[in-house]
Amino acid sequence: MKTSQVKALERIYRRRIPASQIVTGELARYLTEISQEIRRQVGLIIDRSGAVKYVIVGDDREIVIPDLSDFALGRSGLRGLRCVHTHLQRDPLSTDDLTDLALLRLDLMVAIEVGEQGLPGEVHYGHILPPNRSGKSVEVLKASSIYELDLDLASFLRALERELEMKMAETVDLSDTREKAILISVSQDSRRETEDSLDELEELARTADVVVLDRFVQRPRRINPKYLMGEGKAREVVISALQQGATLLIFDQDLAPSQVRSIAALTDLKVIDRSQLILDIFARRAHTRDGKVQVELAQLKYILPRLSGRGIALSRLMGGIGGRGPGETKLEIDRRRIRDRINRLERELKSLSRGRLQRRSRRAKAGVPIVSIVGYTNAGKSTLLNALTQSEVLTENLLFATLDTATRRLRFPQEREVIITDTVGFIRKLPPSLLGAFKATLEEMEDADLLLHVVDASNPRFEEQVSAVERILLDLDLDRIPRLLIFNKVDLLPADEVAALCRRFEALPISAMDRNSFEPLLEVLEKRCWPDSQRDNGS
Ligand SMILES: Nc1nc2c(ncn2[C@@H]2O[C@H](COP(=O)(O)OP(=O)(O)OP(=O)(O)O)[C@@H](O)[C@H]2O)c(=O)[nH]1
Ligand SMILES: [Mg+2]
Repeated sequence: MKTSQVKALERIYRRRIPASQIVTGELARYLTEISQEIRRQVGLIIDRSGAVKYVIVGDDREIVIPDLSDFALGRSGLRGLRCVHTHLQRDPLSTDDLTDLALLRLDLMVAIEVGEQGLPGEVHYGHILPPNRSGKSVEVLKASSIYELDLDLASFLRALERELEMKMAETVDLSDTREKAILISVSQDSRRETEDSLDELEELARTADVVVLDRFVQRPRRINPKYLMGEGKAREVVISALQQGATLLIFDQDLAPSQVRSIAALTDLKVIDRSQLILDIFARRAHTRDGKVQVELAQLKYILPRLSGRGIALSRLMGGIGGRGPGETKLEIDRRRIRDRINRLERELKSLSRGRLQRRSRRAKAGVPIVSIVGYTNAGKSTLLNALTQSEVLTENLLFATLDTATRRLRFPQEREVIITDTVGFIRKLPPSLLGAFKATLEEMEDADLLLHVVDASNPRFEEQVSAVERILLDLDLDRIPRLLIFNKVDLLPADEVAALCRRFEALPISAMDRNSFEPLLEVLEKRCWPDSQRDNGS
């Protein structure tokens, strides 16, 4: 381009378009003339006040819109920016134009044809549609020339925003500031497994205080390594998510760092995966110093490999849900500082772990048997500990109510006692980094003389949960410790079913809510802990 042409383009930044017009006839002509001269598309990004934010020069077929994530979406989900650009041929809006419109949530996408002698010709313009039954995301219109374009932009946008907000209000509460998520699963597992896992992801989201708007399942024959799903599908999902007013995409599968980056490049929606969601829940729920250190460590280790170069805004990675990143870490943190912090936390963890070791060895010396309660999250482990030992460990109908080990004494007659510890719940696809991070907490289990594997027998998927727990015990090398299978929540099942289940799995039935159901369990506990002595039935 000649200097004079560059200058001519730069001068456009000084212009201001009246709020009622998409673009003035005069400016349109200015654009088409330059376009004609340089044989390239020219585009403008214009805000609601009529100020020109970007002047973009493309090639003869397309323009590339710069990153607009600094311009936040409004309440209606529009970005408050329109794109007006030239088309050298007599072409309607291209697929890319329409995808940009929908993905970037522009007010309008406008293409002005460069007509004869560089005069403005036909105008094609598209706008976003509210969610509708046809599934269409955009509407495209046309005028024979910019002078024929009879549209008061300000009132058109007001009406469009009103309609978008009204439609959105049917499904989401716009005053609700919680994150709104779309769940996505791309998997080659069976349909049933995929759905089960998504149900659990939905529970996790609920635990993290996230509203779930919708879910997408794709079961491709081949996994696309770049976006996990196919590129077209990825666009489609993002567009629909935006249309529904989502703020967050949660993948049920773990995303490789490069996948997070590719998907995040499509949209400024936050993108997280199952592990990150679990980490986030852990971060909110850890209360002890030990727990906090372990979670922050896991979060930092998760983030580190995802921090390659620029590209993806750190805030979006660190943010987790609702902007709660690990500890004090903020935007300006770089990789080196993260590494330093990891080292510091690891040292702290070691010293915390030494303290634990001392406590443990003291206990071991005292010769008191140790029983650890393990099991899937929400099985009722803490409720059982509380009921057995009359204590008040937090219980909740949420996943991962317990993160920190709680240790209590259970007294038996004849001045005998056992130490019972409650532990963090297990879950399938537990992120390996977390398992590692919780090793310190899980160490407690290594000393156990007996593991009480508590199962929520009322859960339709209890069998899978049992095997998930057993697999994790195996991974932790804890399968050598004797185990007792306890079927909990039997108050929710018919008695004959309970009897049959317990026979089949050689399990003991209890209801942690009902102390009267503990007799058989206590009897077995006593026998296992003191095999040599007779149970004292009196006093
Ligand atoms: N109906 C019924 N509900 C129970 C029983 N035991 C526990 N619950 C409920 O199950 C939910 C989970 O109980 P928790 O004791 O928090 O479960 P947990 O295994 O410690 O869970 P995490 O710490 O999250 O891994 C709570 O809402 C309890 O009230 C039972 O025997 N019967
Ligand atoms: Mg618990």
